[in-house]
This record gives sequence, structure tokens and C-alpha cells, in this order.
Amino acid sequence: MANSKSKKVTPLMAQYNKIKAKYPEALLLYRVGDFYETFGEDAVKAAQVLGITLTSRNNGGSDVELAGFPYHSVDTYLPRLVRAGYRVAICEQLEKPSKEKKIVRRGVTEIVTPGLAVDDQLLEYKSNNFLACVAFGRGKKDACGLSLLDLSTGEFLVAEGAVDYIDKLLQSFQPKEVLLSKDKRQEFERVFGDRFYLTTQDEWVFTTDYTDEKLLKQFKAASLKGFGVEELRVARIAAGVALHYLETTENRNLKHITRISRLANDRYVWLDRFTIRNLELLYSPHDHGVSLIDILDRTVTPMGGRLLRKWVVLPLKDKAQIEARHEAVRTFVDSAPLLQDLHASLQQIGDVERLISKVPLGKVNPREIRALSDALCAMGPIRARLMDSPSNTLRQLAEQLDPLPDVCSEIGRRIRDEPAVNLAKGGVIADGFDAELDELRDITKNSKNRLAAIQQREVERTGISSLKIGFNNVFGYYLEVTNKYKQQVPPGWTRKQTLTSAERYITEELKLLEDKILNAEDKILQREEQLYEDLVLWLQDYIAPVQRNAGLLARIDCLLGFAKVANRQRYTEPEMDESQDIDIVQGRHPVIEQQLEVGEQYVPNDVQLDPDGQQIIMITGPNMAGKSALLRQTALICLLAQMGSFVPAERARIGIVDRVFTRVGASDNISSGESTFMVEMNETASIMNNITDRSLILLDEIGRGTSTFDGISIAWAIAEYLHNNGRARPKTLFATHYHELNELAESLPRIHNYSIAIKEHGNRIIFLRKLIAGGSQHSFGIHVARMAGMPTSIVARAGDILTQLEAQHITEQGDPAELAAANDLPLTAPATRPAATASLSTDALQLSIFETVDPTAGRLRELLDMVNINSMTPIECMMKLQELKLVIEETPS
Ligand SMILES: Nc1ncnc2c1ncn2[C@@H]1O[C@H](COP(=O)(O)OP(=O)(O)OP(=O)(O)O)[C@@H](O)[C@H]1O
Repeated sequence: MANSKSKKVTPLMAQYNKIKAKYPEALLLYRVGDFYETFGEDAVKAAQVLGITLTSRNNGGSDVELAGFPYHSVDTYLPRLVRAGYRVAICEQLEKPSKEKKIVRRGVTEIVTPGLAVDDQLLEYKSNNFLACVAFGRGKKDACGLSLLDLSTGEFLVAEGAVDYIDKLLQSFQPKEVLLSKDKRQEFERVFGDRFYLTTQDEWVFTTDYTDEKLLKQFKAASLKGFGVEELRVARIAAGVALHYLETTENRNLKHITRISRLANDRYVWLDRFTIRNLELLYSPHDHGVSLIDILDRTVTPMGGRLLRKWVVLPLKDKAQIEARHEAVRTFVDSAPLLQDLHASLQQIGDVERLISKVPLGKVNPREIRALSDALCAMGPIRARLMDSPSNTLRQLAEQLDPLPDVCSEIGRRIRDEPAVNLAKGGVIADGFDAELDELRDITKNSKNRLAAIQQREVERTGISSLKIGFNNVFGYYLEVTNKYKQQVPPGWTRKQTLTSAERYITEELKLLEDKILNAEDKILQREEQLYEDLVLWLQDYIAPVQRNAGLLARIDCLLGFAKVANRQRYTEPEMDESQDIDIVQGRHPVIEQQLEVGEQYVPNDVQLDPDGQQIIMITGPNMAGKSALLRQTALICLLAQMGSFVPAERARIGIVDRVFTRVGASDNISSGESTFMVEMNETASIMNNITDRSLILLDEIGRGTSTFDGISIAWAIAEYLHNNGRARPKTLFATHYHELNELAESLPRIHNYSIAIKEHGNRIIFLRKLIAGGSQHSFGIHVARMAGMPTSIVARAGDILTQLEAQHITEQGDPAELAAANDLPLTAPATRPAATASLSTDALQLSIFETVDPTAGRLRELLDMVNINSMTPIECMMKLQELKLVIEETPS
């Protein structure tokens, strides 16, 4: 820190210390002349992050660290500091330096944090930059409130609900910064994890009275009734805290925050947080992985791109709304010229939503204002074209578009066609708009002509033919009259200088012109600034209509994007109905089908689900057969349909789905122990408690994270519960390695067995990727090992061991399938039921193995001792066998 205790602190450092004390948590960029300086610890951090030189400055006897950069580099350096996670306070000089004042007045004009970014360098153009606030309810049962505010667009959303709902929204909207009460940090991290950039606020801010006052003031309203947020007490607190935070970070002109909207939980399909992650809707966890949005986003405008991200995580449940989107997409698909025209027009639009937000923030530059008017001008043709289209949806959208001709023409009248980006450089305001400015410009351009004109006129008027206009530094412009014509000087001229052969005069007119010429440049800049400010102020009245246009264009853009994807990827229009069936004919996985190697073809599959007949599909098949792909494509097709998109299928009839749950079994519990398994079971239990008739559940290798027999038992119990649960019959796709689960179909009529076909070809397995009726009866690991060329003696022996292990286990504990069926396992069984013994007694078996495969017995025994067969997947078994085989091959006989 700058040393405030030092005896003789320089005036500059004294001022710095005072300002810094007000913003202790921020890294302070302190303007000194043409530089932004940082001092003390801030300087150390800035030097490290920015790679700038760290020096020191004498501060009245003691040294303080110093690092700075030129003011014009702020656009380069500021984003780097913010991205590195710093809050940055920018302290400007608030007055021009003058000789009389020892030190100029300075103050913080802006605080930039990840959630408060508005500069293009800090924003991703197709993503919102949300600042979130989470307010916890009073008790455990009380709801949690969330607000999401994008300062760069003015979008302001609130939601209230159970913790898992808020968690899901945080995951979907990925806020860049989250505000919370000082005393709730631990609770927040426990519930929502530690991956957010947190900023705490004083506890007193989180009170209804204070926050409601903030909201009412922002929206200039007497009540919040009109916004549909009256009932959401905790969400309103979260919203008010966000406004409070903006105020304390010097963001005071928030005219672009014109509305607050409720994210109505009941309007959208409920996706549990695993589903968003698991279906890779927005992100893929793999390196260079592709997510659904990557495939789906063919939008042209940044607003469209941002809206699509919301559509993807908030699929609709209302049939009419979904069909309205389909109808618009169909219209574009059916008319290539309409699609192309709209695409071309939208390309001229740019980011009007963010442009108009810069108006109240005082950040809009002249070129952006011009871009705004270009965008408005482009809206006319879009409106006209869509009004002519056969689509009701598109006509309704077009009708609401308002190209604001006044704004468009006013900007055209006031701003030059290609204005300078930087207002301070001039050349912004159009010629002919302002007489004063025109005159000033004229003066600088034509000053010589004007002087010559005066000279000419005066020669004619006075008859002094030798009259000349000259200039000197003492009294500026003058009229010089030779002695010969002295008598003809008119009365209004003032003599200023007498020379031997001539006299010099000034006139009122000449002085005025001189003044104008000398100050013209300065005055031009001032006048341009003034006129520009007037325009920006005038534009503030049009923020809401421009935002409305931006919203409409975003929707048109998304629908157009869906049509482009449908054309390119051969998607078809799904039929939506109120039934509870899902009937997909020749469906495909939208992402995987795009990623296959050249020459590979995605194999489409039919999937039918209905709660009265085929409620649960049990799919068996070896690793890599395509089970997970089938599960996910089914959910993705339903979700795509409900987002309003066409779907990758030959035909699809979808009874509206209201919830999608996904669970994927933990892949390895060897390193993470039981906890992973416990988590898996807890989460599965939460699915079981929330299912409805319209739910779609994907269970992929559930129970994999424990020993084989435990896993089978648990998967069995879950399948049984989903089938027999009286409350609801959720449609379920169940992928499993455990062929034992096929037995369930014998006693439970709505469970149907399927498998994914494979074919043996010599030593190779060919994956046919076809879903066929009937479960598979193979023990895949050993089966695959045989096809991989394992010596027959080992394969045969492995088969024997498996049979013996299963037989032994059945005598010790009973057949897991029978056990499960007999015990009528309750829901809570996974967590509370005593785990079946994981270690099997294999001593006897091992002895006999080693008797037969000597002389490599020692090494093989060693390797086998380390194996826990109960926790291995078939493919791991196969690899282990391969390893054993190598031992045999490498040992000299
Ligand atoms: N219908 C299909 N057509 C073409 N390729 C497919 C198809 N289904 C899956 N694949 C390919 O097979 C790979 C494996 O599929 P998937 O992960 O679904 O197998 P799995 O049976 O779930 O295996 P595991 O049990 O190991 O998870 C996919 O990454 C994809 O490349």
C-alpha cells in the first residue's frame, strides 16, 4: 500500500491515498497526465498481469511501487485486468490542469468487474454478460431468489424457487459475477459450488423495503404489479440488490434497464442440471467438443445468438407457442428467396441491442450512432417482406417492428455518413445541420477568401486601391493604408500603428473574423461535442422502442437460423400433440451425425415410447455400441421440437414433454470410492421424487459405480419403481451392461427389451448401430475378448470363472434378480440397504487356474491378485485379459 503514515506525503499521493481508501477492494487506475498509474500492491499486481515495468516513486521519504501505462492503451490493458479477476476502479482527472491549482481534482468515474462489463473488448458478442444476485429465503423451506442483469443489453430477469431451480438457472445463464450477502458465502458455495466469481454485499442491503424502493425508483413506478414480480419477495430482493450494486459502482444512468421480467418456471421444460451438462446443450466438456448450440446456431445478429442460448435451455411446453415457431420455420424452409432476402437484411442490422444500451451509459461513439440508423433503415424492408409472407407468426412479429423513421432521418441529418470514431477528433456532425458549425468550418476552410473578400469590398467602397490586409502577432489582422490614401480612411476604422509610409487600422468586422479564425478549431470541437450530446440525449427517448425492435429481430433471426439448419441437415417438422407418446421414426443424433469421419454414415433408429404400452425401454449392448447416443438423441429430438426447431428424423410425433431427467452412472468408483456412488444414488433418488406423466428419463449405466451385484440390484429396483410407481408413468430409456435386467420384462409388461446389434466378422466386431427388439444375452467382456483374438484356453477359462462366480454368489446371497424381485425394494433402498459384499471368495478358483497355466503362473497370479473383477466394466476385463495374454506371450517357455 502507498504509505499513508509517511511524514511528508506528496500532495498527489495524499489525494491517491484518500481515493484508494474508498475503494480498498479495487485495483485503482489513477490518471496522471497522459498515464494511468497504479501504486503499491496494485502496481505489483498490474505489472504481473500486464507485463509492464514495475518501478518505484519517492513518496515523501519512503518509496512506493509504481507501474503505469499510457491512457490510450486502456482498451488493451483494462480487459486483461478484468479477465484476470480484478475489480478495476478508474480514477480520472475531473478538471483541466491550471497554473493556479497545485493539484487537479480527481475521482473514480467507473468500476469495471466481470459482471459489469460493457466494453466490446470484454464481451462475447453472442453471449449475455450477466451479473447475478442470489438472495436466500428466511428458512430452509423458503424459496431462493435470483436476479440476472446484463448491463450491456439492459436485460433484467428474475426467478424464485427451490435451490435446485436456481442452481439450474445459474448453470444455464453462466453469470460472470454473483452478488450475495456477506454472511452467505459459505452457504452459497455449499449449495452452488465454488466456480462463480463472487462479490459480497452488506447484509442490510438484502431487505425488502430497501430493495423495493430501488426497483420502484428504477422503473418510475408506484407498484411492481405490472411486471409480474409482486409475488416474488426474495427475487425482488435479489433484483434490488443488483441495482444497489450498480449505483455503488458509479453506474448511475440506467435508462436502458426498462423492464424486469420473470423467468416463469412453469412455462418451460424442466431440465435438471445433469441434463443440461449431459446432453451438452451449451458446452461440451471434451477438448474441441461440439455442443448442440454449435450445431444449431446459424443466427446472423448477436441478439439472435444470445436469444438462441435462452431458447436452448428453456424449451417451451405450450403446444400453440411451439407450433407457432414451427410454422415460421416452415415458411422459411418452403421459400428460399424469402430466406435469402431476410438473411441479407439481417446482416445489416448489427448489435442494435448493445448499441442502444451505450446511449445512456455515455459510451456510444459516432460511428455506432450511424450504425444504429443503418440498422433502423434496414428494418423497413424486413418488415415489408415479412408482412407479405404466408406465416402468421412472422406477420405478427413484423407488425410490431417499428423502423422509427424519425430517428433514422434525424441521425442522417445530424451525423456525417462516415463520421470519426472518436468525437474528440471532430468531423462528426453533418454539414448543413447547424449554421454556427457550418460557419466555423467555413471560417477555417475559407479564412483567406473571406479576408480577400473584405479587402476587395473595402477597396471598392473607399477607393483606396493599395489597401491590404495583413497580420502580426501584436494586434492580429489589420488594414494597411499607404500615406497617399490616409484622407480616404472611413470613420469606423481604428488606427493601431503608424509606419513611415503607411498606417495600420483595425475594424470591428476584422476583429470578429480574427476571433473566429483563431478560435474556430477549438470552437468546432466544442460545438460538435455539444450537438452530439444533444443527439445522445434526444436518443434516450427511443431506448425502449429500439430494444423492442432488437427483441423482435432476435426472434426472427432464431427462426431463420432454425430453417437454415433444417435445410442443411435435412431436419423435418415434428408433429406436436397433447398425448404422452413419443414416436420417432429414423431419428438421428444432431451432433454426432455432424462429426462422423468421411465415408461414415449415421445409422438412424426408431424409438417409440408410450406410458400405456412401451413405457420403459431397456437397452443392452456392449461398450461403444451406441446406447448413450440413442438415449441422448431421443431427448434432443424432443427438446429441439419444443424449442421450435425442426428435428433430425424422418418423422416425429411428440407428446409435449414437461421434464427431462438424466443420470449417467459414475464411470469409476475405484479412485473416488463410495462417495461417487452415494452421490449418484442421491441424485437418482431426487429424480424419483419429481417425476410426472410427461417426464422423459434417461438412465445410462445407472448402478455402474458399485460392484456388479449391487449395481444390478439397484438398477433393477429403479426400473421397477419407475414401472410400478402409482403416481406417474414417466417414459424412460434405460441403457445397461447388465443383461440380467432383461428378466424384468418378463414380469413387468411396460418394460420392453431392446439391444443394439453388433456383428462378428473374423476377429472384429462390427457395430451395426441398429436398435433391435429383444435384449442381448451376452456376457460382453468375455465375448469381446474372444473376438479380439484371445487364446481360446483363456477365454474358455474366463467363461468358467464367470459361471462359478455367479453360481457361488447365488448360493451365498441369492440371485440378485430374484432377490430384488422378491424384496420389493423401496425407493430409499439404494442409500440405506446394506451393500452386498463386494469381495468374492476366489481362492479356490485361483488355485485351479494356476495349476493349468504354469509356467507363467507366478506373474499371472500377481496380476490377478490386483484385480477386483466386481468393479470392472466388460471392456476393462477385456483389456486385463489382453495384458495376461501378453504375459504368456512374453514369457519364454
Ligand atoms: N447410430 C449411430 N450411427 C453411427 N455412429 C454411431 C451411432 N451411435 C453411436 N455411434 C458412434 O459410436 C460411438 C459410441 O457410442 P455410444 O457412446 O453411444 O456407445 P455406448 O454403447 O453408450 O458405449 P459405452 O457403454 O461405452 O458408453 C459414438 O461416439 C458415435 O461415434
